[in-house]
Amino acid sequence: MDYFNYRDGVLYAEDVPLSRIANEHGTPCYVYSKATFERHFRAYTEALGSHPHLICYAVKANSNLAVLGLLAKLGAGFDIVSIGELERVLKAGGDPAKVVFSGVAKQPHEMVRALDVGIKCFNVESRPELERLNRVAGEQGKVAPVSLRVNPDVDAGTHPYISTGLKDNKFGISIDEALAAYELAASLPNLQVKGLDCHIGSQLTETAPFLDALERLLVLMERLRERGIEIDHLDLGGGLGVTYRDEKPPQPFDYASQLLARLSRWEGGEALTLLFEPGRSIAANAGVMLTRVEFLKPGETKNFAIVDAAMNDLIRPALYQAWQAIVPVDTREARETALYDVVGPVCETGDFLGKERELSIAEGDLLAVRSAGAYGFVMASNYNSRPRAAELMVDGDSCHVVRARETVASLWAGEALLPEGER
Ligand SMILES: Cc1ncc(COP(=O)(O)O)c(C=O)c1O
Ligand SMILES: N[C@@H](CCCC[NH3+])C(=O)O
Repeated sequence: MDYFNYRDGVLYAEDVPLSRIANEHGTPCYVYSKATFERHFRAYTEALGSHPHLICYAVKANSNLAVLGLLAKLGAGFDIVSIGELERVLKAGGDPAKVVFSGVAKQPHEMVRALDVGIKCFNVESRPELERLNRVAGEQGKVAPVSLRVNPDVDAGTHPYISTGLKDNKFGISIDEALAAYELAASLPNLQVKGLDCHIGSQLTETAPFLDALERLLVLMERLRERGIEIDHLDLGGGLGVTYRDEKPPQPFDYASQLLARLSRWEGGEALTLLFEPGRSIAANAGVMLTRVEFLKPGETKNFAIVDAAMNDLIRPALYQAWQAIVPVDTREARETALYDVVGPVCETGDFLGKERELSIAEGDLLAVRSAGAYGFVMASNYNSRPRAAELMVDGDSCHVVRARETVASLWAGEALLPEGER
């Protein structure tokens, strides 16, 4: 459920018509709904109820400071994958003691900073990374809290580029080697084993793979127990899918109930703190991208709607053939209906936002690409020297610029011509 709805033929974000935002701030731009972020975050906390838990929002999905700030205020923790994300969380007022640090190659300087601010846990993804963290923590005179990210080899049934829990994927320590890796972690003087972590993929539309993974992790936890290695928290990662088109993913409530039911049958399960790292399920349907139709270009085999947003603004369709709804913002005037490929101005054949979409539009019309709050702006680039779009946050009947549109001049900040005579 989100707060983007039509009223009298015009699409609104909460109480603000999107046409007004486009007229005031230009296009392309990203528009987020504060109430939707809050609602999606609360769906997790309410689903877990009194079971000990921490929801660590996956910063990579949407790292806008305003988004992080509002989630921090709701008590969120954060899942980060770089020092850049850590600094954003701190800048937004996030609590470092609620931060978990994922990623396959954390650099020593990133470990130092994370130890310095006192994060909750490092999700370690390999044996060499354990050794590196032990060395860095020792040099800092600190003990690093660790979980091992275990790759349980379950098929999440998702797009191959966003599946992470199979043997073929680069992520995590294989479940067969996990026991030995935990023994290594427990033996290293500057590490303290805190948890067990897994993340099997993104945009999952069934609970079965999560439950399969849990089953395998529980077996591993039994083995660890036998060896005297106790786990304080179990981090099940993110991955819950959203509705882009007609998917019917489980809601956090269904997902959590099934996990809690299984855990209640496991000794100690009721006291085990659960961590989740949701990104997409909190952010995707809390945002849209607005774009204006530049030209309609009828062709012999295809009609093109050329819009002012491109693959550099929203790369998901080009990269994963992802389908996101594209809808007119103002439907009050009658238009002819036709099938269009909605494409951008970038010089690539793969520059499209949607293919074969039935749309009733004219030049100058405003379109909203829905479900764009996650992996939208964060994956934008300056390809073709295009400044990145503005980001706006609607809160009731007000709208705030939460990141200004880039200027052309800002694109060459940090670049230099070769000195005179060497050009
Ligand atoms: C380690 C980790 N945690 C959390 C997430 C967030 O996933 P999602 O946006 O699917 O919830 C990802 C991305 O897939 C990830 O790699
Ligand atoms: N960027 C991907 C999701 C990646 C998940 C991160 N591990 C998407 O847009 O669907």
